[in-house]
Amino acid sequence: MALLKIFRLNTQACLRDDLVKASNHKYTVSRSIFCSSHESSREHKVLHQSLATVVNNTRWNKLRNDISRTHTRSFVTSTVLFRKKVSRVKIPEKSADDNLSEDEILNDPQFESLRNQSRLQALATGVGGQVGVMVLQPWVKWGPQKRTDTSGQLMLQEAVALVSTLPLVSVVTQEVVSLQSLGKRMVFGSGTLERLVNEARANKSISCIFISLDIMKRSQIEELEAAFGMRIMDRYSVVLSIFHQHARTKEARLQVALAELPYIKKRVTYERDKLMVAEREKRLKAALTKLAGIRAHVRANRAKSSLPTIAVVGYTNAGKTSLIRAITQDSRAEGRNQLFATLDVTAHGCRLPCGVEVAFIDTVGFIQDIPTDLVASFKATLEDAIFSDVVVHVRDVSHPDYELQGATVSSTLGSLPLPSGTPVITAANKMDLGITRSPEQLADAYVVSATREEGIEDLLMAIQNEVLKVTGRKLWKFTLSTGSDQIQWLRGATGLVQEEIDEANPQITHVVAVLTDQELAAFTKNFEVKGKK
Ligand SMILES: Nc1nc2c(ncn2[C@@H]2O[C@H](COP(=O)(O)OP(=O)(O)OP(=O)(O)O)[C@@H](O)[C@H]2O)c(=O)[nH]1
Ligand SMILES: [Mg+2]
Repeated sequence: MALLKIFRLNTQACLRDDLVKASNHKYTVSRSIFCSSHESSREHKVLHQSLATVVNNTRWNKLRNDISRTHTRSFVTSTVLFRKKVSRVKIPEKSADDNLSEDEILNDPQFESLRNQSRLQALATGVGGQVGVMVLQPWVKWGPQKRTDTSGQLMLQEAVALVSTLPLVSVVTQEVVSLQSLGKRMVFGSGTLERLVNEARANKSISCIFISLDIMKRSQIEELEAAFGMRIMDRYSVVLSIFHQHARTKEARLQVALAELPYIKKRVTYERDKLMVAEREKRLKAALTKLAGIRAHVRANRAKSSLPTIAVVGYTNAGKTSLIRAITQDSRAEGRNQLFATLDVTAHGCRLPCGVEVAFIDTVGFIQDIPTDLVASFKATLEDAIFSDVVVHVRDVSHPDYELQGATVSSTLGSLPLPSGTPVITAANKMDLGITRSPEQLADAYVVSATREEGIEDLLMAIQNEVLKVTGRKLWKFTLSTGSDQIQWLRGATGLVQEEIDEANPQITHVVAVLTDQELAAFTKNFEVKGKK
């Protein structure tokens, strides 16, 4: 006769059912335990059903020790032990909730509790009122892990700017903390940690510690939270909180929801929670694919209407949105002194000096030291944006980290399937704040100020040249009869760059037109006129 131990994870009633089932099958139940109570869901039910199973006696002894501690602990242990025994939990392939709307997926109340456990939302929404933060920038002083491309102070400044972007967050203290190496269990050496803990605890305004490392292990966070007695955040969680705050469109919200999953995944231990995360990932990806389908359609239409597009990319806060505003005068493009102010890809139309209509595409900014998972969730829209005729890379020329920021953007762009041969024009922005680079270093860049609208004309001419080149258009000069059909036709085709009635002979007009080879062929065939390039 097999001995049966039953563990129940949802309700006492279910445990009772298990006992009845076991006795029907003539099992001797040596122990039954009700571990924790949870809302039932489809995944939960499947998992819970599978968890009532047989465990041999040696395991049971070990398990009993663990169970005598806390419920949570016993739950984790039992899940681990059971995993080998339980046949793989299968979630039914199809169910009614596969037809959930995007809003229903986003506002899944069951997932909300997992997010709350990871406490991602709290900083974004300022739950609990004002949050005073101690910002710590770990910095390896020497050895192979020492970074030579930036300085501890600059990294600290960025970390402060990052966390200050969140509403209701104020930076109380900030410090570059020297380390001997990265990868320590508690990040800092014991003496340093003790000093920091004392400082944080002594200051009543501090309620959160932001350690500016890309992503920390769950165990590190737990131990540090225990040491400080306060909440610990890493760069991933801060950036995610900002994303939450700034996501406006459904697509951006879905992407942010996807971006938080790797983070939550690292922080859950229960099998059923992991399943919930996997299920959500599937749903979000499906919803995004559906939207991507719509976007592909829009992109195809854009291509058909032959509206040239210019993607504006760059490090966060470099001035992408401000530059688009300066060029297009579109008041919808409003720069803000916040990191990741723009999360949605938006298009802003304008006419180039030659009269050709184009769309400038604003994009999400890049930043160093965040896990690729975060950027990856935005790849779909970024890919769409950079599938453009020309890319303008906006860089902050007043920033001491000009090189590093540029390299971060280039490497992220490198990981995207930028069609080969797409021209990239560099706009070195914020020149009014002072130029940190030598003229040689800026030889290939157009130095501008978006807010003062300086240098914009030269940049625009460069953009125009590339747009004309890429789209196979050329400027043509014609001398035509004033008010003639030819002029009408040219106006209708792509727009005339210039129309000048001859001063000596008002019967004739000198025009400059932008034409593709096909348009030129059609024009010359219709009207038998010859133009000059
Ligand atoms: N002094 C000065 N400030 C600028 C210039 N261009 C932009 N800024 C400021 O820089 C900040 C960021 O500008 P945005 O245009 O929002 O930058 P962005 O690159 O779109 O930023 P994200 O969307 O957050 O990635 C704003 O406060 C702008 O006013 C400039 O040429 N000179
Ligand atoms: Mg922007």
